[in-house]
Amino acid sequence: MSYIPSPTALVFTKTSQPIILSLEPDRPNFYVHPDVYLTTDDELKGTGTVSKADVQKGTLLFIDKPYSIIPTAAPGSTTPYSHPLCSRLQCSQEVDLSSASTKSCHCITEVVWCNAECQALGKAEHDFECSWLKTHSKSIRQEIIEPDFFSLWLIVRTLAQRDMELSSPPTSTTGPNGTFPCDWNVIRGLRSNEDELQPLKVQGWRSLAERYLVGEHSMLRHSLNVDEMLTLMCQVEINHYDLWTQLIGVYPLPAEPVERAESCFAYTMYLRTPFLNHSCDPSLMHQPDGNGRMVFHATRFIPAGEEFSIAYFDLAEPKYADVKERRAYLEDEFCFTCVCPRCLHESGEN
Ligand SMILES: C[S@@+](CC[C@H](N)C(=O)[O-])C[C@H]1O[C@@H](n2cnc3c(N)ncnc32)[C@H](O)[C@@H]1O
Repeated sequence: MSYIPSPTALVFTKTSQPIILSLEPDRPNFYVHPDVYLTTDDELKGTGTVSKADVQKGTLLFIDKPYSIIPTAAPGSTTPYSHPLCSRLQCSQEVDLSSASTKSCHCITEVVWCNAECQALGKAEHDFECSWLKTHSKSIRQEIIEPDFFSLWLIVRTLAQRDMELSSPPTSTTGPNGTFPCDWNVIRGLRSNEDELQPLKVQGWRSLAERYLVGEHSMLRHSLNVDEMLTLMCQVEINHYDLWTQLIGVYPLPAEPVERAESCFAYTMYLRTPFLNHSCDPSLMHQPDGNGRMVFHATRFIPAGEEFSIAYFDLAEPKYADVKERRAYLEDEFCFTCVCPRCLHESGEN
């Protein structure tokens, strides 16, 4: 069945109200605009996405459902999306912890479901991780900082999907316009930037992989050895998305400052949108919906042949007006030197 996107009103509001992300049960899990294709033409940036035809401002280009997602919101905080997300991947909506229908598991407090139906439907996914969480989460959380625990848990949930895929292989691994594969092999083919990562960081990850992710004591069902696990850890580090409630990628920035969330509420791996490269003058803006799907629209007119690009971080922070700050951030967090047209222009390199 083909999906015809309805015209979307794009609103840039300054609001002091919490942003409630829209729940859209009828929205498809994957959508790629028919004019989008993958290209490997750029030597520095690798694979990217380009349009065959002119794209008007506001056009819906991609919708991507998470392959894996974990909630990262601090329990008890009062910001929007401060409750955990439903542990059934297909649902992934914020769970109202005060509701009588909420279900939880004893492994860790973040594992909850909206109701008994979601718990039953998400059982196989959770069974993969439950013993791991019960056995290791406490010691991991004592040993390393919280964001690193969430990164490890995202890897475990990614392996859970791989495990489900192996036991029941998908009938088709290509997407709506044939060019976007959508299975575990996509993750294996992602860039890991292993050579660019700080050696100390990689050494620390190797030790975590040995102690918590590989071997029988890890309690995880998979066939990866330590080197393969380390590569996966780098791939997840480089390619995962932090989910924020706000729209990311609006540029030029609106004159009025826009309310920003203080922290992200989930870490996610997608299968198609990791192929969107970064630009500090992005052509797309993105925002998750209330079920964890990431939705991308054209932020301006995009002529045929131009690469689609997104902002990997929130350009609205004033310090990122400075090209040195932006490049330093991308080098630290994503291990690459930005060669987008704006950085090349502002650093006098073109
Ligand atoms: C999320 S991946 C994007 C897909 C990637 N091009 C690939 O072939 O797998 C991010 C990686 O793409 C490259 N990249 C993306 N945007 C870039 C940019 N503006 N400048 C230089 N490299 C970029 C970097 O290697 C970065 O680590």
